[in-house]
Amino acid sequence: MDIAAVNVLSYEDFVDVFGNVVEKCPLIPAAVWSCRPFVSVKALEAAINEFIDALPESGKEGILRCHPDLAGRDLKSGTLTRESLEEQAEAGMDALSSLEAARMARLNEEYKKRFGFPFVICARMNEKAAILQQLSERCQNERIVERTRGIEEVKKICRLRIHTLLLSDRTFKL
Ligand SMILES: NC(=O)N[C@H]1NC(=O)NC1=O
Repeated sequence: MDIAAVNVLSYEDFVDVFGNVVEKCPLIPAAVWSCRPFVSVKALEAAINEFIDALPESGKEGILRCHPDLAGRDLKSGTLTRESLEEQAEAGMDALSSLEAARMARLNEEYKKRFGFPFVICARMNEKAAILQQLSERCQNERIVERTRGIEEVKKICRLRIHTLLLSDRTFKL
């Protein structure tokens, strides 16, 4: 699917296709649909990023809170979204040793306790060891630094999801 095809989607189809480019936040593509026509895929990404940037800090934290923990409860219970499952598997989050899993769980809890939102990182751009290291380091940051950093990661995840969708067969069926 190219940008010309994206531009002619009804809002129902647009939300159907792009509804989870920001994890569990279909409101974002639903809002951004009204910015059509997009001159390019980059322009679609920019519209999403601008919408996110315009949110109050509570809204940005809300976006972070819609993200499942890495190697967390949803992975164990099989309730991750398709996108998140693929990303977590790609980073090896479904194949942690018991030691790594215990460390990840402890650090995830420490992070959430300190900031009130979960640790978010673009799993497809990081390997297991880098994720654990960043989680440990980022626990030491100030809250405002982490809110900004988490949102930067959300935008990276979003960009990769859009690119995956536009290359996949799924979107051709519409
Ligand atoms: N917590 C967190 O970073 N979650 C995610 N990261 C990612 O790439 N996919 C996710 O679901």
